Formats: sequence, C-alpha cells, structure tokens
Amino acid sequence: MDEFSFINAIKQKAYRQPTLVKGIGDDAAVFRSTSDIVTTVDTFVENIHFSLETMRPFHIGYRVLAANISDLAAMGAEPAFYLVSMCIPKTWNQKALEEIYQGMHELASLHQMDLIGGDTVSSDRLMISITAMGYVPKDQARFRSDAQPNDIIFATGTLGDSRAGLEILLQGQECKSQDYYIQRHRLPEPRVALALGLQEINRVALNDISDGISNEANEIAEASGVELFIIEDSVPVSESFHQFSEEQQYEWKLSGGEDFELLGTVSKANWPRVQEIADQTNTPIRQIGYVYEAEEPRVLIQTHGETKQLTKSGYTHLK
Ligand SMILES: Nc1ncnc2c1ncn2[C@@H]1O[C@H](COP(=O)(O)OP(=O)(O)O)[C@@H](O)[C@H]1O
Ligand SMILES: Cc1ncc(C[n+]2csc(CCOP(=O)(O)OP(=O)(O)O)c2C)c(N)n1
Ligand SMILES: [Mg+2]
Ligand SMILES: [Mg+2]
Ligand SMILES: [Mg+2]
Repeated sequence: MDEFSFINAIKQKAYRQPTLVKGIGDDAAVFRSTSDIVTTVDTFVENIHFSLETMRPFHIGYRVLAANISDLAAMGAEPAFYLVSMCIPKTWNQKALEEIYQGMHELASLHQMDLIGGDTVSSDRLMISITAMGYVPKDQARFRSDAQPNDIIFATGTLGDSRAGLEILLQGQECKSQDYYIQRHRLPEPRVALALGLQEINRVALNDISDGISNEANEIAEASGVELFIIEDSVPVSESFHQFSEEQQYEWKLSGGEDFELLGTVSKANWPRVQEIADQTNTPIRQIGYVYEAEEPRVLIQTHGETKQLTKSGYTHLK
C-alpha cells in the first residue's frame, strides 16, 4: 500500500454539500458559508478509545465520527464536513483501514456529511483524529454557559448502555439484551435531529455525554455559575439495566461515558415544547432535575431522599 493509492481508495466519489468549493485533492479544502461555523476535533488512540478485541474496524470508524458529530449536535449545529488524520502502524493492512473508512462513510451519509481532507502518516500505534465542521444559524450556537436558575435539566436516550456494552465485550460474560448493549457501544447515534429541532427554542444549554454526566453536569454548572440538582432515580436507563449490580448501575450511568447522548437545561416554560420536538424526532428524553442559583457552582444528586455532591468522576486523561 502506498499513501496515494490509499487516499484514492477512501475518497468520496461525489460530494453532497452544496457549499463545498474544493474537496480532497489540493493543498487544502474550501467551503463557503453565510452561517456561523462550528468546528471540533477529537483524537482516538488504539487501546485507549478502541480496541480490535471489542470492535471491527468498521465500528472504529463509525464511532470516531459519531463522537465528533455528537459534539456538533451539542453545539446545535448541522454536520457538514470532516477531515481525518491517520497515524498508521505497519501491522494494519489496507483492507482493515478501508473498513474503518466504510464505517465513517456509512454514518456520514446518514448526515449528508462530506469527507474533504485529512493526512496519512506512519506510526507505532493506530491513532485517528477527526476534525468536523457544521453550520448553525447566526448567534444560535448552544453553550454550556446558558443554564439559568429555575431551568429544568434533561437527558436524552438511556445512559450507561455504552459502558455496559464495553464490559460485556471485555468480560465475555453473557447477559440479558447483550446485543443491544454491544450495539450501543459500537454504533452510537448522536442526537442531531433533536439538536436541529431545538433551533426554534431561544435558549437551551447543551453538552454531549462523552465522559459521563458527573463530568458534563459539572461543566454546565461551572460554565453557567449555577447548581444542578439531579434526582438519581430519574436518570434514564434501559429496561434491562437493572440486571447489573447496584454499584455498576450507579457508576455506568453517571460516569460510564461514550453514550453520546445530550445533557441540557431549558426554561420550565419551554420544556413542554422541547418534549414535543423530542417526540417528533423520535428522541427519548427525560427531565432529571432542576437548576438553582448558587454561590459556588456544583452538582448535587439526590438518592432516596439523601443528597450528596456529585463530583467529576467520568473519564479523564492525564491522570
Ligand atoms: N490540546 C488542546 N489544545 C487546545 N485546545 C484544546 C486541547 N484539548 C482540548 N481543548 C479544548 O478544550 C475544550 C474541552 O475539550 P474536551 O474536554 O475534549 O471537549 P469534549 O469532551 O466536548 O470533546 C474544547 O474547547 C477543546 O477544543
Ligand atoms: C478499549 C477501550 N477502553 C476504554 C474505553 C472507555 N473510554 C475511552 S475514552 C472514554 C471517554 C471519552 O474520551 P475522551 O477522549 O475524553 O473524549 P472527549 O471528552 O474529548 O469527547 C472512555 C469512557 C473504551 N471505549 N475502549
Ligand atoms: Mg474532545
Ligand atoms: Mg463534547
Ligand atoms: Mg474527555
């Protein structure tokens, strides 16, 4: 395999975005815009973010793009473009690498996204870095700093599924609905439809759940200078989630991460409309608490009448 035949193999045959001026094949890509542009990058490293023990190359590609799309959704943006930087060890053959791109192409086509560039270098360990871009109407990006006292807190989907799927894959132990959990881990569905539906709401604070809500709720509390009060029993989990031990349930739903669901806050007045939009976009959504004024930003969690502080305990690097 040489670098150029590889790039040719993974290139899209046709582009979808009307705002694209130049895609793959020049020194850089060009697109134009009249909206605000949202851009994000995330890097994925073999055996930290993914492993061939638990995934096919297809899932790796699907999932790394999903993580980026999830960040775009959390900003309220419509996904448009992505660039992929690959650091490739000699042990990976062209077929496996093309399968990674098939995973990306599959999810990209669901969101009309175009692959418009990237970089390919050799390395000791597989690393994939994706830069994604999307559009949001002028001044309508969703910030973590937009939560206000008296808002309600909501979460989409069910939390902890991805972590349950990972554990099932790593332990090889049988359990109820195991294919469901494995699928939630391998093929996450970022909540783009809801995020776009919410564009009509004047103020929503949003954060996507990549590290676990114990982290993301604290990020909203800090950015907005408020207290988030979460009721543990309201945190949505899958029906068969109760088969796992109490400790696992608590840890996975609050700190499991990689669910790529959305955590947000919105005024009480707008909450019924948010639920309607969630319905129309087939997005499970649930209120999980309230926002209060705070001297010190913090997150509290109430479990059967007992309240304690929920500190950041999701996934963190460099520790
Ligand atoms: N090495 C870095 N250099 C510059 N900015 C960074 C770096 N790492 C993270 N950031 C920025 O810090 C913020 C938080 O990043 P991160 O926790 O990765 O967000 P997320 O969990 O949504 O992916 C983002 O604005 C991101 O762009
Ligand atoms: C093989 C393997 N081990 C562990 C995990 C769990 N894991 C890896 S990264 C991560 C958190 C999200 O990654 P990060 O780089 O922090 O993403 P960001 O916050 O930038 O979106 C989790 C829960 C995994 N998915 N796969
Ligand atoms: Mg990141
Ligand atoms: Mg994020
Ligand atoms: Mg992180």
